[in-house]
Amino acid sequence: VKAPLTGVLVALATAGAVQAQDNPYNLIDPDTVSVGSLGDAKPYAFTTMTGEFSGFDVEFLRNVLGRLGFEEDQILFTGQDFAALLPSVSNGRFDIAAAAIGITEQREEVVDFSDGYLAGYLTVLSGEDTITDDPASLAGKRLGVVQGTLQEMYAKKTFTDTDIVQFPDNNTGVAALNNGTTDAHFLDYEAAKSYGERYELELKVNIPSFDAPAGFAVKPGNDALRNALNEALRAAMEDGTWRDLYEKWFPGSPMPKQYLPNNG
Ligand SMILES: NC(=O)CC[C@H](NC[C@@]1(O)OC[C@@H](O)[C@@H](O)[C@@H]1O)C(=O)O
Repeated sequence: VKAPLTGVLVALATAGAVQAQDNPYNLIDPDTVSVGSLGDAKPYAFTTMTGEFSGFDVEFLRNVLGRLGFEEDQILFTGQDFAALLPSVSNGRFDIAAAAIGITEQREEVVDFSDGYLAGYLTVLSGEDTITDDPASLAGKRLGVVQGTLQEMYAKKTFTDTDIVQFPDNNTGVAALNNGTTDAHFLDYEAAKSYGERYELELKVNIPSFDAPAGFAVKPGNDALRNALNEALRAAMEDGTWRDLYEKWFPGSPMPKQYLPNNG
């Protein structure tokens, strides 16, 4: 009687171990990494003419996940409005969210974050000469922000004499800027540069956001994935991959030292 029972127990235990082996990062689907991102935040995260996701954050995450053994065709990117990204990770719609998402204590109540991998500026973009590099020139103006972003929080706290207009994404915000519905749009520096070149708009005010570097968002408590991402992103910084991707996607921009080999 004893032998068969033991045999069954051993089989179950082994099966259990194999199961854990199959999905060491607690992914929704063991063979796929499901990533929430943005389609309109070029050059951080955007979709190309052929619908491919690309950009610094996208390629950096692909490199990091490659170091964990995932092939590119195992990584599935889906675009969502920025405000939906963290709730979607928290409720198990995505394994990861990656889109220049600044790490803040408030957001860490909803998701866990990897270590930071990008620190830069929040930028006011406008085509109006009455808006200058002095934030006071925004008084009485209509300033567009994307819902849920640090720009929204900063503007509401700081630009108190300004009409803050909320948009679901940058595309609708910049369209409103171009059709005169707003006077300026508040977004990330590199995206402002990209939209600025495309629509002849100027970067008026650059506000450092180094206290909220971008991180990869994962489901609260998924330490196996978070720790693996941290180890791999540190390796990508140490071997110069981060630096090469930064130079590819942000040519000419000042480079934060903390992400370079031997910290710069
Ligand atoms: N993709 C978006 O629209 C994100 C907007 C905004 N990004 C801020 C930020 O993470 O952008 C990348 C770096 O410049 C960070 O320092 C910065 O906090 C946010 O996290 O709210």
